[in-house]
Amino acid sequence: MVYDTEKQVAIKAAIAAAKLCQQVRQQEITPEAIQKKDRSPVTIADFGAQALICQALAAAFPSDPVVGEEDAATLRQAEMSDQLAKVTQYVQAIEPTATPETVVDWIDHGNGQVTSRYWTLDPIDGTKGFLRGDQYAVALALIEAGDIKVGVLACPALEMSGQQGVVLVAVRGQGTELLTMAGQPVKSVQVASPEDKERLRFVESVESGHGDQSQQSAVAKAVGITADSIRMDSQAKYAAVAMGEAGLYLRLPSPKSPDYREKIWDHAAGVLVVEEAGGRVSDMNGKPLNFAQSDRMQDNRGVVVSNGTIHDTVLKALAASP
Ligand SMILES: Nc1ncnc2c1ncn2[C@@H]1O[C@H](COP(=O)(O)OS(=O)(=O)O)[C@@H](OP(=O)(O)O)[C@H]1O
Ligand SMILES: [Mg+2]
Ligand SMILES: [Mg+2]
Ligand SMILES: [Mg+2]
Repeated sequence: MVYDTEKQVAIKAAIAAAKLCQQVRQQEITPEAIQKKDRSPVTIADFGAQALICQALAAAFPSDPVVGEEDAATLRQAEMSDQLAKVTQYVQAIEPTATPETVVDWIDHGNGQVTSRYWTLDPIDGTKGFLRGDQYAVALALIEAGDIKVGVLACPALEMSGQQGVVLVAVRGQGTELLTMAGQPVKSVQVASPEDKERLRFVESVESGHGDQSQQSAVAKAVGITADSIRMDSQAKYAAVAMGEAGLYLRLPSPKSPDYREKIWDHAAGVLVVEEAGGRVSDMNGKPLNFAQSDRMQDNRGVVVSNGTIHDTVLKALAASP
């Protein structure tokens, strides 16, 4: 099958990173939140997960750039040596060759640029959820000529379809598969059908500043979804739509940050996993999300993720909403 090597390497790396995250959550009483320049949090688990995945990608596909969320500039500072030692210790438990020097170099392998073929990585999507003890995801995708070809979404804290921890894998044209946290295939997954009224619920962010919750609930009502939203951190929301547990995920521009542009690593893996499960993803104007340009989706506004059948109705309701 095409992209089989990429798929296998991506699954193995994402699962290793997800295990590291679980170990940090078990062993640290409260994982320390380090503040980034934009005042958002990052933890030793984000750094460790990015190190492991970048190391695996660099070994298997040395000429592929990786566009990752994190970089090691802060960790390289002398006053961060305790944190770097901790990151190294967690990485070593999975990759015994790790040293503080290789760990920062592996993390910075994720400083690549968007080009004709690249990987994009969110080592922990939903860091706030991770810190709160809620949902988070490890998200990895391969993009060629702007088209997502492989996507892996590991959600260690998600309980769905009888699974404790959900790993979804999609290859363009080959469907979406559910795996256990040990990497064992369980079944292929599909979005909810329009008759399945009970599952046509909608999901949105926990953080109110990441969307427009009043417009989101108005649009959901306008398309006949009467139940309250399910609020969930991270791309676990894409997993809920792909597995048919929700019919709609709305992420409309927040009035608090109207100039915010969505980042490619917050969406790439989730988009393919939903599309290959039969769903649809676009921005709020119906435009496809642009993964060909840069790490920010400059020309897209908002994100609409659905089971497909309700997509046009949602876009119409959005166009009509003030
Ligand atoms: N203003 C604004 N608007 C939209 N999105 C933003 C904004 N600020 C941050 N972010 C990104 O949100 C990512 C977290 O995703 P979610 O919103 O789905 O989860 S959460 O409920 O807020 O935790 C989060 O990803 P991580 O940093 O990987 O956690 C950010 O990239
Ligand atoms: Mg993210
Ligand atoms: Mg992140
Ligand atoms: Mg972040």
